Amino acid sequence: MNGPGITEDSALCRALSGEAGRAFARDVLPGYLPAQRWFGAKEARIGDVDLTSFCAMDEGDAALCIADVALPGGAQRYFLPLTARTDDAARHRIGRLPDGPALFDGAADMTLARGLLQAMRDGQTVMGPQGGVRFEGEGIPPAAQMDTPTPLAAEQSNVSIAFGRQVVLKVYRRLRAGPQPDVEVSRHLTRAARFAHAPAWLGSATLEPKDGEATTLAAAFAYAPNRGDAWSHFTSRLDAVVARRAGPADLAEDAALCRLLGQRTGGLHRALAAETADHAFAPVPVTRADLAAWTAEALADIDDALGMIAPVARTPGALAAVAGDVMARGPVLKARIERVASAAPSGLRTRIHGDYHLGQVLVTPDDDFAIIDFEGEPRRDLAARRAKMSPLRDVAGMLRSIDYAARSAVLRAAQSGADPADAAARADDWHAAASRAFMAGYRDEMAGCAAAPEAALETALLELFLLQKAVYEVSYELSNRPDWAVVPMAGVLKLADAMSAP
Ligand SMILES: Nc1ncnc2c1ncn2[C@@H]1O[C@H](COP(=O)(O)OP(=O)(O)O)[C@@H](O)[C@H]1O
Ligand SMILES: O=P(O)(O)O[C@H]1O[C@H](CO)[C@@H](O[C@H]2O[C@H](CO)[C@@H](O)[C@H](O)[C@H]2O)[C@H](O)[C@H]1O
Repeated sequence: MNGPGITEDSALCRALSGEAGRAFARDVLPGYLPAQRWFGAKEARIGDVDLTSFCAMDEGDAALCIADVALPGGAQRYFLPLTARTDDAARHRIGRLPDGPALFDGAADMTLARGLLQAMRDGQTVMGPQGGVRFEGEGIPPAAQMDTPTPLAAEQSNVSIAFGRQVVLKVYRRLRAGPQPDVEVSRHLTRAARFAHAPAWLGSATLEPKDGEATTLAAAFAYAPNRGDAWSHFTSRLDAVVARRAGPADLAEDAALCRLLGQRTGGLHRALAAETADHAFAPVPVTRADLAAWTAEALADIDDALGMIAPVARTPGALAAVAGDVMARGPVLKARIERVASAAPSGLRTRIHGDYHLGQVLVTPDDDFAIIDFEGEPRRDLAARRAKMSPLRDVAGMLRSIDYAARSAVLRAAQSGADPADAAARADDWHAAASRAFMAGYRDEMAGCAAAPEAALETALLELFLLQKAVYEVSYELSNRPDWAVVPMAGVLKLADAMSAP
């Protein structure tokens, strides 16, 4: 049944499905898409763009559309809701439909956001000629009691909109056929595992195309009251630490908070390791074959990253020396992690967070944490993001993030004229205490949990995942933020030093 604002068809949908829509997709979208933060192939040459309209909302003013973009590396699919009017016209104009109205990015349109949430609450299903959109939800307040929607911060991989302190609506951009891990994991954690430190799932809009697998377009989660994310919290504290503005009480407070973060991380992993009849979540024992596969994957990632670092080491510039050091350590690092392949297996493979870092953890007003964004690393394919893994991969992600936070404070201090050696010494002390506290909290919480491997394998796997994440970060930074590449490169060298210590 359709609600007042939703229809299978509208004048806008018909125009989008006809020649005008084809012209818009051909002439306007190839220029528009690469400029968007969420578009995953900015450097690639865009081939044909196909636009399919699935249903109309807002009394016909909006259309839920999918853009299929042909690219040399394979097609990519994006959710592109379009509105013929917008709440914020200037910023979100995409272009004009030939002989029709100007079209705007509907993900930025708060009227459409309200409509999506209401459709979830009402459990509507809309069937059009190309397939349907199924809305479902529970615990979403009625429209009259819903707070005013506001877009949250700058756009990231997706668009997040807060309805006061009630609900966060997340509009996904890049779509992959199959279950969205963000929804799947949140639902499991809050419904089945009753984990209290992640926002509850409240609703979803799922595209069910006539041909092909279902995919999530948008989801609603309970708003987690917060005073910012843990990245902002710890980096602003680190700025004070390196500038000698933080006293022993501040350092003790940071260590206590990192310890609690370790406990919450352990709590998450315990929840994900609980026995369940749901095959997507049932934990499985780590085998020799898993250890061999993880080793092979990490070795390949190291080789890829070394391939990117080699030209940097040969190009005169600030990074050349550190890049050269990383190249020189390559063989030793690889030899060291190869031992994982022949280690005795222990522990469990479970679903994990998959993209775990300080930016994925909100600091609550009572100094606790809410863990968000279970989508996994956006560049990985869906099967990899849904795969059961060693939870130590998340632990390594967070330890790398703590290192990033400390290093970024040193970079900022150096840019503002402070003595880099003094800043580095202070940041190193902070980093050592923070990582120790995080691991102590984690191990306490995981004690006795079947997912935790034996101590020797824990050490070897952590080394492997830390190194794998650090080399991934080197590649990521060289492509996206070259000024930051020194951070993970220094991380690789520190890992190499730790591995060669007696
Ligand atoms: N449930 C929530 N409660 C409060 N704020 C949230 C919630 N979910 C997301 N946010 C805010 O929105 C931002 C982006 O969310 P995130 O899920 O990380 O999106 P993306 O996938 O685009 O990175 C977060 O950093 C946080 O500030
Ligand atoms: O947020 P994304 O899923 O797009 O992740 C990518 O960008 C991240 C940076 O925004 C990058 O994270 C790295 O930098 C963070 C600080 O900015 C730090 O907290 C992380 O530990 C570090 O990995 C991430 O690697 C990349 O995939």
